[in-house]
Order: sequence, then structure tokens, then C-alpha cells
Amino acid sequence: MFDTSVYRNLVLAFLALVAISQVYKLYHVYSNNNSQISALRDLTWSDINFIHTTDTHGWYSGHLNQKIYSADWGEFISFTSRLKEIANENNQDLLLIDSGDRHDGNGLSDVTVPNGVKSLPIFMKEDYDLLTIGNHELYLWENSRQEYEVLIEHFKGNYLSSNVQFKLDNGTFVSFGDKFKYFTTPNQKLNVLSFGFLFDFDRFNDHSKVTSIKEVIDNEPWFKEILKSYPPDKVDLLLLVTHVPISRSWPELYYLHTVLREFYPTTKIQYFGGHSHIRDFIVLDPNATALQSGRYCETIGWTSINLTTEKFDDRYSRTYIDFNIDSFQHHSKITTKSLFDTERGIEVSNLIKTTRKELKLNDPIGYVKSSNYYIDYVPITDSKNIFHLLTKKILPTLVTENENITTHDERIIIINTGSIRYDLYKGAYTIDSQYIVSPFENLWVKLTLPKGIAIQIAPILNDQGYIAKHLTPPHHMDDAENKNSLKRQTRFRYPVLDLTEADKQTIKNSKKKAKLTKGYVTFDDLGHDGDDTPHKAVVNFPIPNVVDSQELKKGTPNDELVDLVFYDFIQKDIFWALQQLNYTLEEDSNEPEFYSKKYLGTLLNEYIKDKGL
Ligand SMILES: Nc1ccn([C@@H]2O[C@H](COP(=O)(O)O)[C@@H](O)[C@H]2O)c(=O)n1
Ligand SMILES: [Zn+2]
Ligand SMILES: [Zn+2]
Repeated sequence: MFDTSVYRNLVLAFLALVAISQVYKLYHVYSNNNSQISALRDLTWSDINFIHTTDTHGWYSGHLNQKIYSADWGEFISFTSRLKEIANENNQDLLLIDSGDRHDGNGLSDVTVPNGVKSLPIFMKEDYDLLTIGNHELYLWENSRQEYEVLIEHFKGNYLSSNVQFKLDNGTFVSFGDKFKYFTTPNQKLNVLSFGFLFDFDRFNDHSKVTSIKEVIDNEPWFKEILKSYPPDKVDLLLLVTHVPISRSWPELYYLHTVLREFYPTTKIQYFGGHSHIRDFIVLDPNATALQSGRYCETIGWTSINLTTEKFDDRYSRTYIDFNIDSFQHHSKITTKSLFDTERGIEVSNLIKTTRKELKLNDPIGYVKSSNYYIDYVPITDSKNIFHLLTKKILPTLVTENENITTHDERIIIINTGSIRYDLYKGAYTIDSQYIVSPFENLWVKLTLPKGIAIQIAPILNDQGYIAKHLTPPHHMDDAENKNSLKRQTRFRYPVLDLTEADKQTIKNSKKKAKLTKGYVTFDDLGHDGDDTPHKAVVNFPIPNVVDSQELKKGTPNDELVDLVFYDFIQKDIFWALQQLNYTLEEDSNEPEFYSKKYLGTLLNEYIKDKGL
């Protein structure tokens, strides 16, 4: 017989559980006293607020071996949903913006053909309000096509590109997405005019076209016509979503700004930048600022604007949020993970896990046992420097795949340091690690040169006078030109040249706090309190534009012929260096010969598998 009192007790117990869980939820949603995360600097909310990502380069799984950047794209989606809830509750606006470069740098995006096939649908799960194109969407035609057919189709009017075009099969060029967008924000009802721009990039594939910002302004009437048809009384805010470094040493946005100010003398203007992979915030004038939000899902940029205050100090805020769950929960004011996660966020995290499995990204190829290998945390000559490892051990294993060429006993191999994208960590070495270190499957080509000429090429390309922006790792680009503003660099550089006493004290204090994790300590136009998590500063050593692996014999004469092997990607630069040396190639050998298509990642895999590190 069924005992009704048991049934009643079960129902009561169930109701009690529901009630307890609701109280628990309310407590955790509204309390913000968790000591583990209370050291973080809070976000400042205003009338209009922005979340900005840039240069994600496929890092949607998060950084599996760096806790401070270990959140995944699903958790990011939960985070932005929670922030949107806060914005809506307070009748404020929150817009999500992405500045491009969405692949090349991670197994999730690069192991597929074409790259991005699996990672872009994951990226697209985030509800971006505005986004634009980066140069990495333009190196290869298949990536541009994917952008045009998949991303633009999905994001429709939110995808902006005012200076990049796609060539249709019938030969006509059309804009990548829309050239501009005029819209009203949902809560504050602000009228916004927005454009999307890419820097003056000249290595686009032949199914696309980039027109420089200057040329658009000077030669394309449509741009100024749009500005005229939306006069200042119709525009509360101008948004420029760009893949352009915001640094003062990069003139493009400053030219644009001068022109915008002719049309809008005091209208608020907010720029979003990218490409040089740094955290930065610039004040262009009292009503215009620019935010750049780092790289590789290490950083989420936040900025907010108070549109009515008279006081400049209260007008703007910016925060660089570390890409981890503690930061996300802290800013969402939800201390319990299960209450923080949204259904959609969990779905995306699961999709990432199954995709990684399907792509075998976690399968070990070998193990890195001895040490981490760093891009710039140790000097280039240190045995723990990744370029030292590559030039001394990995590059010498390259052999030609071309049986029809003459090779010589001596050889120099040059790579651009920008082709190596991230540190190599101790532990399991996987397909993912391979793409993280070296995502570009560039071809190797060869020239035959007298040794006396060949050995001068790398030093010439590294000469201070040669600003080879496209050779250097992106976050080092500003160094050469920014000597006088080193304290504004996103991490402490070494040696630190011109810090004020206050800056020095900040460094001292940050070093004293032994418990701080190592990471970004950003100096920008608003000071050095922008990083949401106070960090112990890391030191970044200088990196040259190129490094070379020299297999030369002592005592051979300078006119001895040697092989100079390099990536086809830097062919123009090699020719430029030869010109500087007044060296003219023989007519029958003035085109480099194909040497090998062996991908550097494969060389690294084979070395780790066969010899171990
Ligand atoms: N095939 C390629 C393409 C690019 N690079 C390097 O990447 C740099 C650009 O990266 P961003 O993320 O800043 O756009 C470029 O300057 C090259 O150093 C490469 O090596 N091979
Ligand atoms: Zn990038
Ligand atoms: Zn870029």
C-alpha cells in the first residue's frame, strides 16, 4: 500500500530544497564579499558601456595552461549575458564589439582547411553589436570568402567595413559587410553613427582590396556625404570599430580624427583598435578616446562613457579584464559558478570540448620536459628563448624537397620573428601547441649568394633604421618608435628608461606583493590602474625583426656561394636588404627557388618526437 505521509514528506522536502536554493541564489547573486575575488578593481558603469575583443586568433578554448586566461568562449558568453542583464536593469547600454583577426594562432582555428571552419561558428555564438575585419581574414582567399559568406551573412548589418572589399565571381568589388551603420541604442536611445576600418594593409589576396583610410577620406565622396547627411544634431556618439593600432606612433586614426572633428567639433567619439596586440587607452581630446584590448583571449576591454558630466575625470573609464572565470564572476557580481553560467554559455563550452576532441587537439605528440621556451621573457640568447631553440636546434633540421636545385655546403635560414606567436610550455606537446607556436604554413625559398652578402641580410633587416612592421611580433611593433614613452608600454620593458618616481614606486610595490600573479601592468593615458587584476609586472626583452640560423664554416672566403633560405612571406624584405647592399642578383637567378613546403610546426613536432626537449 502507498503511504500518503511518505509522499507528503517527499513533497515538503522537495519544496524546502527549492526554497533553500532560491535563498542561496539570491545571497550569491547580490553578495560581493568573496575574499578570493575581492582584490579586483571594479568596472565603472555609465550611460553607455562597451565590451571589446580584438585579435582573438582562435583562442576560444581559453589558455589551457595559464590559469589567468583560462576561461573559454562559452564562459565569455555567459559573462556578457550577465553584464547585459545588469545594463538592462539600470537602463544603461552595453555594446559588444570585435576588431578582427579571428584565426591564425591556435589549433582550434588552424588545424582545419580552410582554417576557421570550426572556430568561427564558435566565435559567432557571441552576440556582437558591431564587428570588423582584420588582416588575417585577408591573407588567403578562402578565409575572405568564409568571412563574406558566413560571418557577414550571420551578423548582417552589424559587420562593418568602410575600406575593405570582396571580389564577387563576376569580378565586381563589394563592401565586406556595410560601410556604415546608423542606429539608436536600446536603453538610452542614443543616436550612433559607426564605421569599420582596417589599417593600410597591402598583402591582401587577389579576391579582396584594401583602400587606405586616407584614400577613402580624400578620394571617395561617399564618406563625407555620409558625414554630411548625419550632422551633429543627429549624432550623439561616433563609433569607429577598427583593426588599426591606436598608438600615437601609427598615424591613420589621427588623420581620420582630424577630419571627423571638422564635421563634429565636440561630438563624443569612441575608437576601438587592434592589430598590435597590446592593452592601451588613448585620450585624443576631451570628447574622444580610443581603446585597444590586447590579444589571444587574454583580455576583454571595457570602456564606459558618461555623456552628460561636465567633469572630464568622470567622463571615461576603462578596464582590461583578465580572461578568467574569477574576473567574469566578480564583474557579474555572481559568486557561484553554476548560477553564473547561462544555458547558451554551457552549450558553447561543450561545443568547444567536442570540437577539440574531434580535431584531436589534446592528443599528445610528445612532451616538453626540460623547460618553458619564451618569446621575450628571457633574452634572445638565453637557452630558454624560443628563437634560440629554433635557430640552434629546429631550423637546422630543414632539408630541401626540391631535387632540381643546386645546394651548397653552407646555409643561412632566416625567419621573421612575427611568425612565432606564443611561448612553448613544459608538458604535453599537442597539435594545438604546434599551431600556438607557429601557425603559418609559409613556403621556404632559396637564393644563392656570396657568403659575405648573405651574412649581412639579417643585421640589415634588424637595423633600427628599418621599421619592418610586418616582420616583428605584433606587440613589439611600437617599441622602436616609442622610445620616449616607454612608461606607456603595456608591460614593463627592460631596461625601463624614463619612469617617473611615482611609476617607480608602483613597480616596487607590485614586486613587493609576492602573492600577485605575473601579468600585464598597463600604463595608458588614464594612468596605471586599468588592469582589473593587479599583477606583478613581467619583463619583456627586445626581439629583433628576424633571426637566423647559420650553418657556416669558419675560414671560408666571403665570395664562397652559400644558400640563403627564407619564408616566401619575407621575400620583399630580403630583396630590399639586397638593394641596401647594392647587390644585384644574376639575371638567371633573380627569382628565389622553391626549397621546401615543410611547415615549421612539423619540424618542431618531429624534433620533439624524435629527440625530445
Ligand atoms: N603568412 C604569414 C602571415 C603573417 N605573419 C606574421 O603575422 C603578423 C601579423 O599579425 P597580426 O596578428 O598583428 O595581424 C605579420 O606581421 C607577420 O609577422 C607571418 O609570419 N606569416
Ligand atoms: Zn592580430
Ligand atoms: Zn592584425
